[in-house]
Order: sequence, then structure tokens, then C-alpha cells
Amino acid sequence: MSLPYATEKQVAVAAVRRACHLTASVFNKLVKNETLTKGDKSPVTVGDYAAQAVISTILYHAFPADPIVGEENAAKLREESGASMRDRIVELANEALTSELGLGDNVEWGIGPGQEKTAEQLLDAIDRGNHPGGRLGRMWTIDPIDGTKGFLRGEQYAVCVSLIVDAQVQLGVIGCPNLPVDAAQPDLGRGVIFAAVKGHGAEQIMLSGANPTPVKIPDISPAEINFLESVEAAHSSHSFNDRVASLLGVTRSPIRMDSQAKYGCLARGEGAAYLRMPTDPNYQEKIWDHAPGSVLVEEAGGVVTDSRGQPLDFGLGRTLGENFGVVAAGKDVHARVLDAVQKSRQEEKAKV
Ligand SMILES: Nc1ncnc2c1ncn2[C@@H]1O[C@H](COP(=O)(O)O)[C@@H](O)[C@H]1OP(=O)(O)O
Ligand SMILES: [Mg+2]
Ligand SMILES: [Mg+2]
Ligand SMILES: [Mg+2]
Repeated sequence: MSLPYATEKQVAVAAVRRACHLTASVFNKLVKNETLTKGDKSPVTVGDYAAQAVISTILYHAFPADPIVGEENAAKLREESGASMRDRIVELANEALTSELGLGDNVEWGIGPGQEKTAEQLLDAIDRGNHPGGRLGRMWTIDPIDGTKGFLRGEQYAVCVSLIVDAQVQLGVIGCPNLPVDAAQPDLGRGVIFAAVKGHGAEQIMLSGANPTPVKIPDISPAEINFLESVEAAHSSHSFNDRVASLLGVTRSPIRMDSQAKYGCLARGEGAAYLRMPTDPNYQEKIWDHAPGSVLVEEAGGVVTDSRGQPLDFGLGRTLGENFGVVAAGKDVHARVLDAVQKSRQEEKAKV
């Protein structure tokens, strides 16, 4: 039997790979006036827009009927004041779309030399990410740069794509241009893509598309548990994690890292549990921030739930709805961490 979603996976990996090269080159050239602040105070760079334009264009050529739930929209770029940023984005997106075909690429996906798009086509591609989400049908998610703050600091960030069918994540692809290929072998350099198809395992691929290698969460003894958590204390509660760690007798310090690179690290055994508890009662987690990572961790043998132990619901729209946090880990560790999370929540409630 052939792998389900084989073409989707190939397309998504090709799109993520091109977007990773784009964002890495933007970082090298980034100048201050190429960052905007959105209404929610989060930064967005030419890299976010151009990467979403590239991925959306490729998905559109390969699967014209599929809707997209993408983080960014082009409204600001269509304003007079957005003109210079728009020109840069068009240039960057076309550079990425028209570069030579690589391993597994197909000209039918709108890529390769000579396949320039107009500014209007690229802005429309960004805006095709406006799908509201929902319980039924096929839809893609795009987070063109996840962890923009990490990206701006030159640390970890991720280019993330998933395919959701009837609210189930079937495919997740996470490109991590700054992540070491193997933390234990620094000579191997940086830049990997994680890919997972539901029911068919998870793998790590080189940024070139070469050398796919299965990834699996190893067995981790209680004494070896350590947490992965956000760098940004505003995104997830560090103090809650400290309390959970002390309830579990965890002595190793947490690994702080931006973006869904945390899910990738967990899937390959770097860090035993990813714990993300809300800090802002009004913030709702976005589906593009967890869909790729959740299928990756599950396919690496792990479990992903909220702090109640319920599965994440990708059928509610663009967000996961009321925010009960995220607990991701290998099976045994997950059970222990969830137990401690619930104890810690009880303690918090008792204090109020
Ligand atoms: N208050 C918040 N709580 C949780 N996540 C947030 C919050 N504000 C922004 N984010 C999102 O957290 C993600 C980064 O996660 P991490 O902290 O693990 O690196 C980004 O997608 C970021 O969104 P945005 O892309 O809009 O900045
Ligand atoms: Mg953002
Ligand atoms: Mg994000
Ligand atoms: Mg983003």
C-alpha cells in the first residue's frame, strides 16, 4: 500500500524547504524597518509575509481547491504605506519560488526558473490564508514563521505547515533552519525539517530534502525528566512549570526554546516534556501553532493533550478555543506530568 498523503507530504516539504531558505536569507539581510507590529503587538517581518506567500502559492498550484488557515494577511501591504515592504516581499517570494528545482520538486507546483508571480498574485496568495477553519473538510494551516521573536533574536523559529481533514491532523511539516541536525554532533551543522503522516510515523529530513531518518521518543526514566518551554514568559507560565517540576522531583533545568522546534526536539528525545500553560486568560492558542507539532509528537510515539488530559480540538475554527494549555510527552512521562499539572492546578484553585 502506498503512503497516504504522499503527494501532500512532498508538496509541503518542498514548500517548507523554500520558505526556510527565504527566512534564513531574510535574517542575514534583515534591517529594522522591515519589521511591523501587528494589532496584538506581535512582530511580523518581511520574512513572515514572503514565506506565507511562497507556501500558499505552492499549495494553490498543487491543490487549488484546498482552503488555507494562515497566520498572516496582506491588508497592511495593500495600503500606501506598505508599498516598500510589499516590493521587498515580492522580490523575496519570487526569488524563493524561482530557484532551481531540488530533490522531489515538481514544476507543476508553480516553482522553478521562470515562474515569477505578480505582486497581486502574491498578495492574493497571502490572503488565501483567510479560511475560518471548522470541523469538516480538508484544510491546510500555515505559520510562515513560528516564533518570530526567536527569529529576530537569531535563535530558534520554525516554518510550519499542516493538513487537517475533518478536524484530524493528517500531516505535519516543521522546518527549523537554526536547529542543530544532531545536538550531540555539532559538526553536522544546522537546519532540519520534521515531517509526520498520521498513522505512518515521523521523520527528520535534511533541509536539502535528503536523508529522511525516523524519529522516536526514547524511554525516559523519572530521574531524567526535563522540560521544554517557551523563552517568552508571556507565552507560557514559567512559574507553573517550576511548580510541576518540583512536584515531580525534576532537578534538570528546563530547555527554553522558541517555536514548534520544541515539538521537534521532544520527538527526537531532546527534552522529556513540553508544557505550555496560559498566562493571559484572553489568549486563545492558534491551530497553526499546534497542529503540525501535535501530529509529529504523536507519530514519534508521544501523547499531546491539554491540561485536563483532553485531546486538542482542531475543529473549532482558527483557534483551539478556551485555553487549557498543552502537555506533550512520551506516554509514561505524559501520565506523570499530567498528574502533577492537575495537582498544581488544584493548589492554585485552593489559593483563590
Ligand atoms: N499570550 C500568548 N500566549 C501564548 N502564545 C502566544 C501568546 N502571544 C503570542 N503567542 C504565540 O506563541 C507562539 C510562539 O510560541 P513560543 O513561545 O513557544 O515560541 C507564536 O505563535 C506566538 O504568536 P505570534 O506568532 O503571533 O507571536
Ligand atoms: Mg506571529
Ligand atoms: Mg506561531
Ligand atoms: Mg508566525
